[in-house]
Amino acid sequence: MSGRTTALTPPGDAVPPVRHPEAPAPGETIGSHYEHCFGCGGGQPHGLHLEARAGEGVSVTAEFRVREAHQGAPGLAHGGVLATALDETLGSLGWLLRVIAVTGRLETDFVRPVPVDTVLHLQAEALAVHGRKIYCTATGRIGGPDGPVAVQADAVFVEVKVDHFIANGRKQEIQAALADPDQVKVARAFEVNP
Ligand SMILES: CCCCCCCCCCCCCCCC(=O)SCCNC(=O)CCNC(=O)[C@H](O)C(C)(C)COP(=O)(O)OP(=O)(O)OC[C@H]1O[C@@H](n2cnc3c(N)ncnc32)[C@H](O)[C@@H]1OP(=O)(O)O
Repeated sequence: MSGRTTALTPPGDAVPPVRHPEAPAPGETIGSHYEHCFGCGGGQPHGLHLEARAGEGVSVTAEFRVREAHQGAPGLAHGGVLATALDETLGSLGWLLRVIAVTGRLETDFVRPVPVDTVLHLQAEALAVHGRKIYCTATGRIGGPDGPVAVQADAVFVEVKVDHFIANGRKQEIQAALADPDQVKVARAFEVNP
């Protein structure tokens, strides 16, 4: 046993999340963090191509249309793909907090099946921060932004520095990312702008 706490409930001394003063304004689109990201990158033909928008406070919204390439059972979205959509939407919250954070724990409830061609209306919100941990929650609704919940997730994201990716990513992609001034500028700005 490591002694590490992986509970999804924030500890008593957690603090409310604070929207960064330079966060995108409510309604503004949050760009992709990486061209080849399966969740948000434009360079992945079968990716989800999520385009998140900043909401009020520390929240985001996004839409995802389920494609044939996303099936698990005939005509239905694969659960892992739906979890990815929630994960990606939750990951966008880092842009409002202006931190780079990765998923530590993601607990997903699959409430309703989601047919191919359905638009999943996603909403994510940061609830609390404790040290490097960000406690957050997300829903995916069908039939409209106020429609019934089809999937729901609670998560803990953990703040990391750019070095997390440099130390762990495959060399060829890291080198390409480091050679892209826009990619480096965005990532480093998050580090020096607490
Ligand atoms: C050049 C490149 C440019 C890059 C440009 C930027 C790219 C911007 C990318 C954004 C991407 C988003 C995309 C979507 C979201 C993903 O899909 S992210 C990918 C999936 N996630 C991962 O790969 C994470 C893998 N896990 C890890 O690397 C490590 O376990 C972690 C999560 C970083 C934690 O390790 P660590 O840094 O050693 O932290 P550690 O000291 O163990 O724990 C710190 C705290 O977090 C808590 N914690 C740790 N793990 C967990 C857990 N699983 N559950 C709950 N709490 C936990 C600990 O209990 C501890 O709490 P306290 O003791 O402080 O109270």
